[in-house]
Amino acid sequence: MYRCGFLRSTFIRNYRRMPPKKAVREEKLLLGRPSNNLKIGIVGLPNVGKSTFFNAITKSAVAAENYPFCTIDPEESRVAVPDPRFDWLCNSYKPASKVPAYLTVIDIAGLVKGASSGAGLGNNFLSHIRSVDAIYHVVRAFPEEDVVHVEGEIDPVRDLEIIRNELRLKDEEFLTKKVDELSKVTSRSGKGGTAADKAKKEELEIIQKVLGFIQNDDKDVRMGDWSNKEVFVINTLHLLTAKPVIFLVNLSEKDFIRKKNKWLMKIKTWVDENCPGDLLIPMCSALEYRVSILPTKEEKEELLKSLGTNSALPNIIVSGYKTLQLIYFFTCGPDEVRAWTIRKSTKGPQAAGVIHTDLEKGFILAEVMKYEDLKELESENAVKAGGKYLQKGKEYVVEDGDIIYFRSGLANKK
Ligand SMILES: Nc1ncnc2c1ncn2[C@@H]1O[C@H](COP(=O)(O)OP(=O)(O)OP(=O)(O)O)[C@@H](O)[C@H]1O
Ligand SMILES: [Mg+2]
Repeated sequence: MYRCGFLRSTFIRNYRRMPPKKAVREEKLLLGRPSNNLKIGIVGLPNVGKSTFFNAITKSAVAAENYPFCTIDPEESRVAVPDPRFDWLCNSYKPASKVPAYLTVIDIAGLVKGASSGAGLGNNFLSHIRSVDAIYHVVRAFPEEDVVHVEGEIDPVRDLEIIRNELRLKDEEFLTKKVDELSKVTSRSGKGGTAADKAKKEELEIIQKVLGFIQNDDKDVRMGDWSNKEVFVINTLHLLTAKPVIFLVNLSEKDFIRKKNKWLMKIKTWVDENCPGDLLIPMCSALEYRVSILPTKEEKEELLKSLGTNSALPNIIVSGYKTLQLIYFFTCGPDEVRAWTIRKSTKGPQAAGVIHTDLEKGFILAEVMKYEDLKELESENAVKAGGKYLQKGKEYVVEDGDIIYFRSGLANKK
């Protein structure tokens, strides 16, 4: 009895002293392609100002005329992501070369009602959307009568519904086919079966669940709270409604400047009800284009100032970049200040691999400065003296804006 009691109390004492069991926290998998070369596509009905917006944002000159289906083949261009931190670093290091982060934007043909069953440019168009990683959904809320509307009168909420339905119908069609295919395969293997058969059954169950989410819950796939296993399967499907969306409301110049528009509240309500959490940004394609073709920064600023407004583009670009779950770290030196794009949750070695594969293979550690520390202390030496020059190992998850020097057994690059 005594011994038992002793053992029990010793056990309890030791047990209490034992460090708490580490909660095994599974990292949440992100929806979408695990790549740092991601693209955002401009989607909407024909003639709503997509190419005008594309030209303004990327300083391109693709055809943007007043007739539906002016755009047929997708156009791709890159746009620098504005960032005061990058500007400050360039000012501070005065490097020979400056390379900011870039967002890749693709102008896609207009989509009409029935596209999922072949109307307009139909399936061709939808395959262009399938190849992008996020969507700028441009919706027309400018009244100009001489700009043709494919549906007759202006009704942004109806237009939002048309696009959403077409994307959903395409996903439904794709998922239904997948369910049929997998059902045949799994029914052949019967009960039990090999590990591969079990995996197929699990995949089938997940795909059925996703299909039910669209059909029964009436929701886009990106709105779901999916487990890692489910995300893994969803990511193999490239579903249109799984892609993150930013809604861009294309206003008339007058409405954009006075920040008023009779449809804006209704559009916001629709977005909040149907896609809660998705961003909505009012803009004016025509004005942005007018500003973008002015030759100097001063002239652009002058025009915006005279109209009493600001460009919506910086916010649209930064938001587009963020919605792709992209971040960047910097490498800084007298030769080059450069932003390197990585996906959120990337660890040190893989981030080093974006610069050079040797840096990843021979990764020893990452020397990290936080931008705020460098800005406050003004020099690398002061950051080091202040004990804020951090050494991070293989498990370090790189944070947006980190300034990094990678040490590698195979190569060294700043
Ligand atoms: N905010 C705006 N206010 C007034 N007119 C606009 C606005 N935005 C675009 N437009 C005009 O709308 C017309 C169609 O624009 P654009 O070609 O950019 O549309 P689109 O969506 O690319 O069309 P498509 O799908 O046919 O390629 C152009 O004449 C353009 O000048
Ligand atoms: Mg166009």
